[in-house]
Amino acid sequence: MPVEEFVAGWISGALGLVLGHPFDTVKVRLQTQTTYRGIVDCMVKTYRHESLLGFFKGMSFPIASIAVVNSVLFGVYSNALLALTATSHQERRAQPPSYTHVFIAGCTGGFLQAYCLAPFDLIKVRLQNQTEPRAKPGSPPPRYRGPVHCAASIFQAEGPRGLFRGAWALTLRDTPTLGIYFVTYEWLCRQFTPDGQTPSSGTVLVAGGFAGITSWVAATPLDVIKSRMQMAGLKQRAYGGLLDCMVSSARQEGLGVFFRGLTINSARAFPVNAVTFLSYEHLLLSWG
Ligand SMILES: C[N+](C)(C)CCCC[C@H](N)C(=O)O
Repeated sequence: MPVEEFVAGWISGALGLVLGHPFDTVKVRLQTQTTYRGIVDCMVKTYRHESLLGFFKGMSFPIASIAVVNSVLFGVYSNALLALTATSHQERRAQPPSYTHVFIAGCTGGFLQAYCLAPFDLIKVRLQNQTEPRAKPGSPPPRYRGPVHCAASIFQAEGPRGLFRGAWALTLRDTPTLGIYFVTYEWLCRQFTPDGQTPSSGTVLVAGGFAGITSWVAATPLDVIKSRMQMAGLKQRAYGGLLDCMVSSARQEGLGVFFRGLTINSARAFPVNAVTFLSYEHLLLSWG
C-alpha cells in the first residue's frame, strides 16, 4: 500500500488548517451562539474581548489530529482508487479514473476520516465556544483549561461515548460531501489541462479552492446540526437525536438556520483547500 499519499495528506492538511482556523472559529461561534449580529460583529467582539489569540482557540488539537485525519482521507482515497482502477497516483494522469470511481473513493475516504475526526472535532468546537478572555484576573476560569482537560472532563462526565457526540451527524456530513469534493477537483483539473498532462499549479489552486467551496456548500446544513449536537451535552436542552435537532432548530429559527456559517465557510474553504491540494500534488510529484 503506497504510504506517500498518507504523509502528503498530513502535511498539506496542516498547512491549510492554520490558514483557515480564524475563519473556523468565527463560523463555530455564529452557528452555536446567538449574541452576534453577523461575521463582522463576531470578529470585532472576539478581537476586543479576547485579542487575536481568540481566533486561534482550539487550534493545537486539530493540528495534532490533522496528521491522522487528512492522511486517512487522502491515503484512503488514493488507495481506494488504486483498488478500483488498478492505477497509482502517477499513472492516473495518463489513465484518468471515471467520476463514479472518484466519487466512491472520496466517499470511502470521507466515511473513514469522519470517525477519526469526531472526538477531535468535538473538543475543538467546545474550546472555540469558550468566549472568556484568557487568564484575566478576577474573571471566572473557563470550563475547560485546554484540549487534554476538555477530553478528560468529557470522558469523566459522559464516558467514552461522550467523546463521539455528534459523530453520526459528522459522518453523514462528510461521506457524500467528500465524494463531491474529489469529483469537483478532478473535473476542474481536467477542464483546464490538456489530456494526459499534469495540471499547472494555478489550475490545482483554483480546482482545490472550488472543490472546497462546493463540498462545504453541500455540507453546511449538516454542519450546523453537527455543531449543535456537539454542544448539546453542555446545556440542559439536549436534543433527542439528529432529527430532533433538525426539527427543533428549524422550528425555532426558521429554515435559514441550515445556512448559518455558509459565507464564512466558503471564504475559509477556498484558501484552505487550494493550499491543501497544491501541497499534496507537489509533495507527491517531488517524491516521484
Ligand atoms: C466535507 N467537508 C465539506 C466537511 C470538508 C471538506 C474539506 C476538508 C478540508 N480539510 C477543510 O477543512 O476545508
